[in-house]
Amino acid sequence: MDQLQRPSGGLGFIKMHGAGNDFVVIDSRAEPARRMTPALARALGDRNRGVGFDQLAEILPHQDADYRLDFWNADGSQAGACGNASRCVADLMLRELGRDRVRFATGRGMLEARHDGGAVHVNMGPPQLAWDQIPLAQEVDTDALPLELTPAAVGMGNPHCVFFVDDAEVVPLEILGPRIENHPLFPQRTNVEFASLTGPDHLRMRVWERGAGVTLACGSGACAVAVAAHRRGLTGRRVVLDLDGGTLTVDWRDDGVWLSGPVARVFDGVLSPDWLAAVG
Ligand SMILES: N[C@H](CCC[C@H](N)C(=O)O)C(=O)O
Repeated sequence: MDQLQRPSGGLGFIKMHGAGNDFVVIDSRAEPARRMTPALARALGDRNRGVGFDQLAEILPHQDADYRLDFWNADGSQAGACGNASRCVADLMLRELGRDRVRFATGRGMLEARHDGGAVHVNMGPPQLAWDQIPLAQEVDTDALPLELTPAAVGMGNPHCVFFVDDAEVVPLEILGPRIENHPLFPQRTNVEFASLTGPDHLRMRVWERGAGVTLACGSGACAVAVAAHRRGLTGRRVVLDLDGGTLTVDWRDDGVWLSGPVARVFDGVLSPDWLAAVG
């Protein structure tokens, strides 16, 4: 039975999901010197060779916050924000610290998360609505981009391009997603959302994520859709969004855009030393 025991010297991780947006969480607080690399993120993100994820979230120590979070896409690129992974890690940390509020540092600055009942709420900060903050390649009206179907651009610490359509269900995401993601208007590429109004303050949305492709949900994307919908006068400031993997709620308040929804801890695992050595 020896060979079925846990290998020592491996790398522990936690697999989680938030509304179907799936993550590998690695806790590097005790070993900040051993940092994630693009090659390791790509290998881990490969659903055949590694574990598979939409994003990897690495927890690191931080002087002025409870922790710091870095986000990696499955293609090995880094993301400045990830709403659902922020909610998942906040759930772990709120439990570990026995608190009802945590502050954490991300690429876009300091964020805050809270618990209540089953849901985890994260304040994703104020939206970026200026063209050069998102960023776009040229000065244009961010609420009406010069592209077919006149989408809106919203930054949530990462870029989003939001299309409002009659029926998000029938949009060929796999074809349109990569075209928009790599359009020259977005110098850092973009996440792409298609949304339709299904009731008062209720939206259906589907997502193509930069660096990850079609995903079942995207928290920052839900925030971007809610902000764009309110700017267009389609909804109020608090909306419910149905995504492929679950339902998220977004509330655009004075202190920032609050994202709420379910989180799930799926399993804890250990990457074997042999696998780690093989992927370099
Ligand atoms: N799933 C994430 C967003 C990942 C964004 C990433 N694909 C990027 O490159 O910006 C979320 O819940 O906000």
